[in-house]
Amino acid sequence: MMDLRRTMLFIPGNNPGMLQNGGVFDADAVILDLEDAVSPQEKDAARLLVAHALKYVDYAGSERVVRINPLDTFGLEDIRAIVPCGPDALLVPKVQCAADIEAAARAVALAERPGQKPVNLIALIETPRGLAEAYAIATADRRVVALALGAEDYTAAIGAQRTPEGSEILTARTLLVNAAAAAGIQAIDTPYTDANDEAGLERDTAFAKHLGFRGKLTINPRQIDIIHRVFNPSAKEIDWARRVVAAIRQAEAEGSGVASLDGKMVDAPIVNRAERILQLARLLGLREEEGQ
Ligand SMILES: CC(C)(COP(=O)(O)OP(=O)(O)OC[C@H]1O[C@@H](n2cnc3c(N)ncnc32)[C@H](O)[C@@H]1OP(=O)(O)O)[C@@H](O)C(=O)NCCC(=O)NCCSC(=O)C[C@@](O)(CC(=O)O)C(=O)O
Ligand SMILES: [Mg+2]
Repeated sequence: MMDLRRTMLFIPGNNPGMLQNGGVFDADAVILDLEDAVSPQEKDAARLLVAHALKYVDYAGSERVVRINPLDTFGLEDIRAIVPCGPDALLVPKVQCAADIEAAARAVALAERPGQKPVNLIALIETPRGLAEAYAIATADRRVVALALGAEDYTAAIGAQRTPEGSEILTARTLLVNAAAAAGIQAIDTPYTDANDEAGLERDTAFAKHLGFRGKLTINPRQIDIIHRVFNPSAKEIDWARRVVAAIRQAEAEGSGVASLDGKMVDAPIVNRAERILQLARLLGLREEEGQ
């Protein structure tokens, strides 16, 4: 079963109003944030608010993720307080190497209550070393279900200028997608930080999908529909996928592993791509005529 993480909405952990309303936006995941959205003097209060939200707020089917602090600051305290409240996953920021994930996984195992659903980990790759070690991080523990890219911290660390078109993060994006794919887990793209630039968000998300990302970190509820629309298979994609599957079935019936569709070769990798599109469409309840 494919896990949907098209949108992962950051909600500042020190904002009771936003925490309370975070379930109404239909994000695939919410990320209750204890790290950069929260100043050091507010960390304790935010931890209590997030623990309370996990217990009492209905996030309406959104995966409930908590971004903890790095393990060398408040991260272990966060794990001890948050894990027993039953989040689905923790987003671990500034992960540098496999040992960081191993330490987080050990602390999570100690904090889980007996019988609790295992808490997954998502590694936020946002340092030069973290990017260099992305595959080792992705395979460090079975709890790791995705790698996410944090391009603001990353570009600051390498001394690059951020641009709307993102040429400065192309290498980081493709390395991260490759590491996640090699480990058989999802790649989630960096947030688009201008909440008012809808055209820019759409362009950036389409490019991320083109590169192989399965979803995007999200900072504002107004970004959700746009990102979903981009990641949802279009009617054209669903139609193409159906025709690919039909063509290969017919070829197989005739004893061949290769088919031709509109003059183009259809073989195993093309069929895999088509099957992924159809699986996603089924998961989203989309029929051909409904894809956008
Ligand atoms: C961006 C903005 C200020 C815009 O404000 P605006 O005022 O224009 O928002 P409006 O659209 O007008 O809000 C309309 C209504 O929606 C409510 N509402 C808004 N946002 C909501 C939300 N997120 N969750 C629930 N509710 C929300 C709002 O309360 C209002 O509700 P109401 O009053 O009832 O009508 C605001 O969205 C916001 O604070 N976002 C979260 C920012 C954040 O968490 N950043 C840290 C995480 S990223 C990060 O860390 C990445 C990285 O790791 C990457 C790297 O490293 O590269 C790093 O380090 O950078
Ligand atoms: Mg960051």
